[in-house]
Amino acid sequence: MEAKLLQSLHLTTWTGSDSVFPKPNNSMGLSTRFERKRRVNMLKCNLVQTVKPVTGRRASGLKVSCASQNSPASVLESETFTTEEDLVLKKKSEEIEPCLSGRCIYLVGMMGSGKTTIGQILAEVLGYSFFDSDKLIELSVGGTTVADIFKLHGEAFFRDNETEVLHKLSTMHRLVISTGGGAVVRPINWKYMHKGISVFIDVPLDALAQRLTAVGTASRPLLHHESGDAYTQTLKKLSKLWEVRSEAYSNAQVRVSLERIAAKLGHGDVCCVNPTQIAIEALIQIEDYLKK
Ligand SMILES: Nc1ncnc2c1ncn2[C@@H]1O[C@H](COP(=O)(O)OP(=O)(O)O)[C@@H](O)[C@H]1O
Ligand SMILES: O=C(O)C1=C[C@@H](OP(=O)(O)O)[C@@H](O)[C@H](O)C1
Repeated sequence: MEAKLLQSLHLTTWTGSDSVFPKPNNSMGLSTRFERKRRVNMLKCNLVQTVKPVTGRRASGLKVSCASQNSPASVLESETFTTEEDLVLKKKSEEIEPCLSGRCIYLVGMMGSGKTTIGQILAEVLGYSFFDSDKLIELSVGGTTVADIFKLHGEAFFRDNETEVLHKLSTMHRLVISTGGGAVVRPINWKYMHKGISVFIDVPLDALAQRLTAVGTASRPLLHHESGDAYTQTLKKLSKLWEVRSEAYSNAQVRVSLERIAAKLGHGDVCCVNPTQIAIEALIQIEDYLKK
């Protein structure tokens, strides 16, 4: 399926996701399943010409500790994981997967909201393939980075390619797609995304600014700033984008609010909510939507 998509995008590069799901050391069932999927991905990988992975994301455990405002987003690189949460996630995904009938899941949300991080986890547990639309755009423009596409060709050119990628993806099944933060602004993109289930990851702007300041904004041209305090500048730019886009995000069929998850879990701060917890909430909300 991936090969077909890449061919249709005139790409020969494998872009399947690296596994990011924690490997529980006390659960043979999970390890076996993920190991099998990893092997299948490697097999597929041999069917197309491998150039590079879609992201540099690691394959081992994900856990966010209750980080202070200034902790870098790299706290995600911790080796620990919560087996109980992994099992809840697995159970939920097994319940929901048949109800999806192969429909794709489109993750939408502001830059840094965790679409890629959560998307990889959801793809892994659902047995779906993961695609990052930005990576597909980069590949379709000969491997040029998003930042360079903006610089060399301008935003309109990037958006045209984004629409084309979403169009192609809309003909596929069993994919989790991390869309770019601005994909929601073009109504035509919704026509494509509504072929599947769209999920808005709603993260407060100050938490986003915190994360994006920690990882740097070089790869996100719309957040580029020459001078001033990085956090303040990033928050300012995010706020401007939010003013224009907030309404468009509400087109998503499902909303996953980090504030709501934090409240449910009794955390005072959304920074305490880890990607597994967000993935579980996404599945719960998708289930509710499917019941309607
Ligand atoms: N729940 C979370 N808590 C803290 N940091 C996170 C969380 N989810 C993602 N991140 C971090 O935020 C940054 C942006 O995440 P990413 O998944 O790339 O977002 P997007 O794809 O929406 O732009 C990354 O550095 C990632 O590690
Ligand atoms: O919000 C936006 O307009 C953009 C978000 C980026 O994707 P992420 O949301 O994955 O950072 C990328 O598509 C591009 O830099 C533009």
